[in-house]
Amino acid sequence: MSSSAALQKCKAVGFIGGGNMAYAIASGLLSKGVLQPDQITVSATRLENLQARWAPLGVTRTTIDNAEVILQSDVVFICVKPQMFDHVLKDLAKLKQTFKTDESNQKLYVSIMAGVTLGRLEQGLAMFQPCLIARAMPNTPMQVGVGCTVYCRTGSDHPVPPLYRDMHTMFAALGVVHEVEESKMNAATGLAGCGPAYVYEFIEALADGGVKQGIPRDMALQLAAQTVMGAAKTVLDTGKHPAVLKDEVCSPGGATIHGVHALEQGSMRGTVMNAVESATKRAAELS
Ligand SMILES: NC(=O)C1=CN([C@@H]2O[C@H](COP(=O)(O)OP(=O)(O)OC[C@H]3O[C@@H](n4cnc5c(N)ncnc54)[C@H](O)[C@@H]3O)[C@@H](O)[C@H]2O)C=CC1
Ligand SMILES: O=C(O)[C@@H]1CCC=N1
Repeated sequence: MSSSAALQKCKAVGFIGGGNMAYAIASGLLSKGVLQPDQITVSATRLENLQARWAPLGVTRTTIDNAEVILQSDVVFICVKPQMFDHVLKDLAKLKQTFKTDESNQKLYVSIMAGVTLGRLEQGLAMFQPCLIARAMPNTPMQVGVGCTVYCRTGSDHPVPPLYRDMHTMFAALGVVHEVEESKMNAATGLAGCGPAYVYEFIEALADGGVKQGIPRDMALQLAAQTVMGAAKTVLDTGKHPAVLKDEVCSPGGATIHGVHALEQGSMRGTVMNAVESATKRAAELS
């Protein structure tokens, strides 16, 4: 049975802003079989770029008209930069006179814009009420099915409306997903939303270190990426604390502890914590 059967109410999904993160979500959902290409409508500012990127996925409903995305979709992911949200709303204002909805056919709007609060979303999307609104923070590894998403939503209806459950199903198909209080969203952004960039930097640096010691570039990159993936999988699969696993690698007087000492001298852990803190603060500013 295709996993798309698990979607209860959502027949069509739209992406306003068909850039990197929209592509990561859509390509992940398509490769998992949760969605089919003809269920997707996507918009951006330049049609040619949009078509060039999305046609290879089989997605042909591409447009520069954001209103079309709304009209075609049950679930609308808002995937523009936070600074572009006002432009999108101005664009959608033309729907004000004609858009009609009621409790029975309301849509779900899922913003993935860093920092933009549920309050701001409710205010901006007032013309589409009654509607469901969620604020989510996914990350790009969703494109390979190993992502993280945290989200919060408006209302606390029981049972949970089917479109929220469909959203949860979509995110869960692409990795781990947690519903959280809105107060945790910026921190989750600083950790998991931005985190892949920190890890890519680490992988690049690990590979550079190997190249400096004479390992060919391709092999160094493969060894670095596989080492990070293997270490991450070991943490997740064994449930052991990373410090315990680190101790298992460090032979007394051996090579690893010399490397660990060099990392400590470079304040590696403090630097990573500072990165999460800086990104969290910046996410809050973006609201
Ligand atoms: N890139 C990432 O790792 C993550 C990004 N996000 C959030 O996702 C959102 C998008 O980020 P990216 O995909 O990285 O950016 P991006 O720059 O790759 O994509 C943005 C897209 O929006 C389109 N766009 C700009 N103005 C528009 C308008 N008025 N109407 C319709 N489309 C418009 C652009 O043409 C572009 O395709 C941001 O709000 C960001 O905070 C969230 C989680 C992770
Ligand atoms: O850099 C940003 O603002 C976005 C949010 C999380 C990842 N990219």
